[in-house]
Amino acid sequence: MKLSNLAQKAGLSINGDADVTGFAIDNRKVAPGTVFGAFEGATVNGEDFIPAAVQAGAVAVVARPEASVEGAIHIAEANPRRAFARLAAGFFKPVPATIVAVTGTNGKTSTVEMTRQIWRMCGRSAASIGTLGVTTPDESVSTGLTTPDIVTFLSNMTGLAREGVSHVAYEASSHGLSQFRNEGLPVAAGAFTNLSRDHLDYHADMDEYFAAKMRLFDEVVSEGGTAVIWTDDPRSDAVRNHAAARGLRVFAVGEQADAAEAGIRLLNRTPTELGQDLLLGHDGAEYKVQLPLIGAYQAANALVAAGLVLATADKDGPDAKAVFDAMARLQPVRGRLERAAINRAGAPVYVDYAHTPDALEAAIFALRPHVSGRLITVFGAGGDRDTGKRAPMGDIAAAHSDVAIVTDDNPRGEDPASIRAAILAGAEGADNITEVDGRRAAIAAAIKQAGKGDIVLIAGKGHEQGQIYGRAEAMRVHPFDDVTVARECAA
Ligand SMILES: CC(=O)N[C@H]1[C@@H](OP(=O)(O)OP(=O)(O)OC[C@H]2O[C@@H](n3ccc(=O)[nH]c3=O)[C@H](O)[C@@H]2O)O[C@H](CO)[C@@H](O)[C@@H]1O[C@H](C)C(=O)N[C@@H](C)C(=O)N[C@H](CCC(=O)O)C(=O)O
Ligand SMILES: Nc1ncnc2c1ncn2[C@@H]1O[C@H](COP(=O)(O)OP(=O)(O)OP(=O)(O)O)[C@@H](O)[C@H]1O
Ligand SMILES: N[C@H](CCC[C@H](N)C(=O)O)C(=O)O
Ligand SMILES: [Mg+2]
Repeated sequence: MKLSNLAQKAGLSINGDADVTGFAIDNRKVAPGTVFGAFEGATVNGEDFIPAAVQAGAVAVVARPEASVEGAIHIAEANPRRAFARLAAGFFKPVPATIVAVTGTNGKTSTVEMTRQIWRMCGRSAASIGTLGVTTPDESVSTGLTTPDIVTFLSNMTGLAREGVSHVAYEASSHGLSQFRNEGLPVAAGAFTNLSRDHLDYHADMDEYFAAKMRLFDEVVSEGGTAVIWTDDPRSDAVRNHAAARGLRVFAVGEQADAAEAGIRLLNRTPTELGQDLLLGHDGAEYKVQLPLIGAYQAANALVAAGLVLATADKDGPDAKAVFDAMARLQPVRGRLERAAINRAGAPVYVDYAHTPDALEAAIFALRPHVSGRLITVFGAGGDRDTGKRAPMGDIAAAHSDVAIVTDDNPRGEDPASIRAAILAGAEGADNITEVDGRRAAIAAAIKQAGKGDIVLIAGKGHEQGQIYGRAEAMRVHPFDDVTVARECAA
């Protein structure tokens, strides 16, 4: 493919031309004919690798104007990540016909997975991309990050299209959005789930974090696309403003969805033993859905997923009835309120991925209606991540559980004992919170003390398969799966 054609499609001006064979953001992946993206990173400056990339055969380098490029075409852009994404998007073709993206602090993975399931049940060939990896009709492949780098992202999309996948829902994390890791594609709809504290090690404050997420509506969703907005969050109105400024159609979902506008209104929600009964209003009609999943948060995610499917439906459907029927057949999402075991006393043990204060509260509240005895919560907080969320997590766990056990969750480069201490500091004065060194010991202690009517919640790691210790070269991943450990301890 000619570089000049790609540049023209991306609205970039270049001097000279070349045949392009691929794209890379890591010089070690450059082959002859590659366009190299040289970005200033959090740990190193990609511009330092430009000579090595040219040596390896890069024909062009997208980099800031002040970077020095010799022996290849310099595509000089003040925001090289954005320019690189646009250029690369012209190269990776075809892409699936219907692409939607989900952002928000919590619920992205669940929502993209439920969107995929609903599409599939409605007869579409669908895939999802996010924290659980790439999930297609046939398999699930882990990518390591929620939003892979832009080259992996675009080539995954092309790979999916070639396999015949027509519908893709992907997770747009704030890191991914701020680093332009998932763009350049026609995105028919974007969804917002909620905003609460997380990642303030990376974003300066909540407003900057929110602004990073809003780029989804400001720039990534295609012109004329739809914003599917969960209405029951304090930031929902601000999201509407972003959508309105872009002229996007709004599809509102939630208790506060306005019956007069497009959307799904949650009229009533009643927890049942194994799920919840939902009464929904949509397009002048009412629908009853028996959702086979527990917890207000899972209802919210399922509704946003249904919203994405309805908002992108065409003349061939799927129609509302098909979508709501599919909701009633949703399968649980791996590691999200997953019932892992039942101990000898008959107490169920749930594994959940809550790793923010808001998520922990949502997981606890989801289980509360099902507890007749005590709710025993085991949790921790990740090392080398936002430290400010630790104390609020301790506070919430102690305030809303009967017994809270603080333990370890990916200590990474930090001392596990000091992470636990920071969590405990948030629950000062509470006498129902203790710490247990080592996650297996903590899970064992919780399961051992659970009696009939009690429920154990193991929060923070969900689907994760390892416990991470150390950072950089010293990083080690010890195999660890909450579900397996829970089963072993319950046996
Ligand atoms: C803070 C952060 O998000 N970092 C990500 C980011 O790194 P960076 O751009 O800062 O890269 P860097 O390591 O400083 O290197 C700068 C540039 O030099 C290049 N390089 C580097 C070394 C070399 O030898 N040659 C070379 O060319 C790199 O490819 C890069 O382009 O881009 C890299 C490539 O895409 C990511 O691997 C890396 O994720 C790190 C490992 C990470 O842990 N990220 C987490 C925090 C993250 O992004 N998580 C979110 C999930 C959040 C959520 O769901 O709540 C996610 O979306 O996955
Ligand atoms: N709509 C929601 N409201 C509040 N909490 C939620 C919601 N959805 C999920 N959660 C909580 O967040 C946890 C993670 O959910 P999920 O993996 O779907 O979110 P995510 O946004 O993809 O997270 P990550 O940022 O790690 O990628 C769940 O296990 C649950 O505890
Ligand atoms: N996407 C999140 C996952 C956190 C999961 C939790 N187990 C932890 O390690 O903190 C992050 O990278 O911050
Ligand atoms: Mg996720």
